Amino acid sequence: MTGVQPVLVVVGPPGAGKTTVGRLAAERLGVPFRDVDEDIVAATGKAIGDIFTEDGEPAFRKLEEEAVRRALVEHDGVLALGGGAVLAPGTRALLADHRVVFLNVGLAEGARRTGLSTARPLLAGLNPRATFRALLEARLPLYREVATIEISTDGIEPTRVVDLVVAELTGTG
Ligand SMILES: Nc1ncnc2c1ncn2[C@@H]1O[C@H](COP(=O)(O)OP(=O)(O)OP(=O)(O)O)[C@@H](O)[C@H]1O
Ligand SMILES: O=C(O)C1=C[C@@H](O)[C@@H](O)[C@H](O)C1
Ligand SMILES: [Mg+2]
Repeated sequence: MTGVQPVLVVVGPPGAGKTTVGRLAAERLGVPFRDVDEDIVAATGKAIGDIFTEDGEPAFRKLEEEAVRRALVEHDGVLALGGGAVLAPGTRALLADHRVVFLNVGLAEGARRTGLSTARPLLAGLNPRATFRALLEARLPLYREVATIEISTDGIEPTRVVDLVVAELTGTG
């Protein structure tokens, strides 16, 4: 592989805390933070919800795979992926040989954390809780397939989740 490598890649469902915990972990480790969702918005000039409605989810997943490919060779800090990035087999393959933390969250707390936000197109339907349940069930094996570390975040404050991440990284966990 050419280029640099992220110290850590963060995956997990919406509301798991990839952005919040990822940013804090980067600060703690003294490395930069990058979020692939933000890369996609910057590269396309479009909001993620608009890409879903105007171009469809398959087009978004292709853009996402390319954005992950690029970030993995450009970024040497903490890299947060989008919640559904693991759905694409190509994206999962890109994660082999990287240190990947899966931030897990259960249905009740995940639904509470994602709330009524309209920023998440896949949870914007009539029954976001049922959608969230189906999403967790379908994706759990995929997060586990790519992860080298799994941390359950239910009832754990973001700074404490960072403690657990750092302990795993430094082998003191
Ligand atoms: N461990 C935690 N405990 C309590 N609240 C949390 C925790 N982690 C994140 N949150 C809160 O949950 C919300 C979602 O967090 P965040 O945006 O970091 O999730 P995400 O995994 O990046 O989601 P997305 O896939 O939509 O980008 C935020 O309001 C954040 O403050
Ligand atoms: O869970 C998902 O499929 C998504 C999560 C977000 O991070 C964004 O990547 C987008 O809203 C899709
Ligand atoms: Mg996020």
